[in-house]
Amino acid sequence: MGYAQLVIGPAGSGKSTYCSSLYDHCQTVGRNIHIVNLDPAAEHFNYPVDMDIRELISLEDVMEELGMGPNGGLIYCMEHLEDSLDDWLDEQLENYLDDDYLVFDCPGQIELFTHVPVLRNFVEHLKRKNFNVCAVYLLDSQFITDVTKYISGCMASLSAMIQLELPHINILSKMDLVSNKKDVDEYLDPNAQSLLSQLNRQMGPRFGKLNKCLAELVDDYTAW
Ligand SMILES: Nc1nc2c(ncn2[C@@H]2O[C@H](COP(=O)(O)OP(=O)(O)OP(=O)(O)O)[C@@H](O)[C@H]2O)c(=O)[nH]1
Repeated sequence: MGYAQLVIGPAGSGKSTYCSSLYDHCQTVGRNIHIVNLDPAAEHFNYPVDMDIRELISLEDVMEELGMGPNGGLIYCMEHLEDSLDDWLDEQLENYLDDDYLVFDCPGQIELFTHVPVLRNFVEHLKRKNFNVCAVYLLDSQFITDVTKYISGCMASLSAMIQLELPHINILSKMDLVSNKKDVDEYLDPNAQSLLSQLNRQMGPRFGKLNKCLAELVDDYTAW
């Protein structure tokens, strides 16, 4: 059996930095991992790239040849990857041994892991190839010092978890930039009542019922 992490999260949340730090850490402790670039628009890497979607298709070529914009072009590239699972991906996977560990650095377009089925089908394919896959979801800690951003971050992460149906871990990135760690503390293990009163302070009374449902959902979900 092979092992894989799918590193996902919003644009700029720190996915590539996480992959690079994980690679350095594994080098230090003498473990071998292989990092795969799944972002057809990526340009620079701080880690050695073992497998690269840009060998299959690049966003630049799609935009130039098909006249597409960056977002439509990215979806096109990912759908092309989906169509190439049985040939391109399988060919690439043949280079790896049974107990190899692959880390997939994914693009940051949120729709890829919330409602477009591409990554889900990608994961299903890996599973059929006998890979044990988990999802690592990065969220910029700078965005959770406010209750509404926190709820929105949790909802996006929850949506990815439901879409991918994988063992799922949430990681708060860029903690070094949070000057007052206490601002984040209360969100690490929040309770519904406290979230609800913060939400109600910021929003009009007509959102009361919705706020209650969201606060209870996030209380149930949180595993930061
Ligand atoms: N201070 C600090 N900066 C970080 C950290 N992680 C990432 N960054 C910075 O945040 C920016 C975005 O990081 P990336 O790792 O490229 O984020 P990404 O999620 O891969 O970005 P996309 O692939 O464009 O979605 C870069 O300028 C990083 O140097 C962190 O832990 N601390």
